[in-house]
Amino acid sequence: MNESIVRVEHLSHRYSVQWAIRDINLEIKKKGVFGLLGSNGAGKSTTMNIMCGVLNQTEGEVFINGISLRENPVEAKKYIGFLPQKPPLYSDFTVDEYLVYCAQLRRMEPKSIRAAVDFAKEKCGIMHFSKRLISNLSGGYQQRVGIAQAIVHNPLFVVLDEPTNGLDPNQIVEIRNLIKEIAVDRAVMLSTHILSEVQATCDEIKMIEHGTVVFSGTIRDFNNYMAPSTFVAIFENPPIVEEFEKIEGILKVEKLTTTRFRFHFDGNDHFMTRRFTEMGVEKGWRPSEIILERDSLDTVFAQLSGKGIKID
Ligand SMILES: Nc1ncnc2c1ncn2[C@@H]1O[C@H](COP(=O)(O)OP(=O)(O)OP(=O)(O)O)[C@@H](O)[C@H]1O
Repeated sequence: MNESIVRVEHLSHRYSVQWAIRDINLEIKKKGVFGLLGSNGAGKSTTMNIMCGVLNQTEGEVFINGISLRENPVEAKKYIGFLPQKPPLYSDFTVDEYLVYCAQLRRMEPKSIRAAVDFAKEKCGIMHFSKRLISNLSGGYQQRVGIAQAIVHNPLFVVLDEPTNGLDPNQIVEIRNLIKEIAVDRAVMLSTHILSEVQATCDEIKMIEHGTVVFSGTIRDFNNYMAPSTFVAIFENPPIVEEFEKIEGILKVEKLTTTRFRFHFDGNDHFMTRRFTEMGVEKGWRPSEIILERDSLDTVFAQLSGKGIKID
C-alpha cells in the first residue's frame, strides 16, 4: 500500500543563473504535519510554490497522490490546498463571499459549495464572521480565512507557507492548534524559520539551507540531535575544578565565577543533571541551580549545514 501522498524527486530550481534549490527529495505521509525548516532565503517558498504547481521547476518531478504535477497539473492540483506566504485574500469581500468564490475557482459542484464553505468555516472557527468584511478581521482571523480557502475543496494535501508569520503569541497558539486539527485526517506541510514552531507542531521535518536538505527525520530524531551538551550549575560550596572533572561523562569544566560553572558532558542530560544534584547534596557542595543550555537555531543551522546530516 502506498503510504505517501506526495513524492518529490531530485527537485532543482534556478532563477536566471542562480540555483535556489538543488536536488530536494522528500516523501510526505497521508496524515500529520510535515515541517520545512530553513532560514530566510533557504528555498522554502520556492519548494512549496513548485509543489503547489504555481512555479515550474527547472529539474525534477513532483507527484501528488501518484499524479505527475508536470504532466497532469489540473488533476494533481485537485488534491492540493495552498496558503501562500502572502494570503490571497480579497479584503472587500465578506468571509462567505470569498470562500464561495474560492470554491467556484476550485470548480466544485455548485450544489456542494454551501456545505463545503460551512465545513471549512466550522473547522477554522470563523462561523460567526460569515458576513464580516475580511478587511475588518484581525490578523489571526484573516489567517484562519486563508486556511479555510486552502481546505474548502477538502484536499488531501494542504500547504501553508509560514502560516504564523506576523501573528501575536495568542494567535500563534490558536493557528498551531488549528493546523494540528486539520492534519488529523490529511497531510499538512508548513514552512517556517522558527525552530519552536516545528517542535510544537510537526511530526516530521526537513531542514534546508542554501537550497539543499541538511536534515531529514522525525521531530524526535531532531530533538535528540539537538539534545543539550552543556549545563551551567551554581554551587554555594563547590569543590576544586579537578573534582568535577573526575565525574564520569564530564568532558570539560569552565569556571565562570567562584560559584558558577559550565559543564560540557557526553550522554543523557536528565541522567547527568540528576547525578549532579545527588552528588552535590551527598558531598555538601550545596547546589542551588542547574540550567541546561540549548544551541541557538543559528548554531544548529551552522552545524547541520556543515555536517550535511541525513536521517531517513
Ligand atoms: N523570483 C525570484 N527571482 C530571483 N531569485 C529569487 C526569486 N525568488 C526567490 N529567489 C531567491 O531564491 C532563493 C530562495 O528563496 P525562497 O523565497 O525560496 O526562500 P525562503 O526559504 O522561502 O525564504 P523566506 O523565508 O525569506 O521567504 C533566495 O536566494 C531568493 O533570493
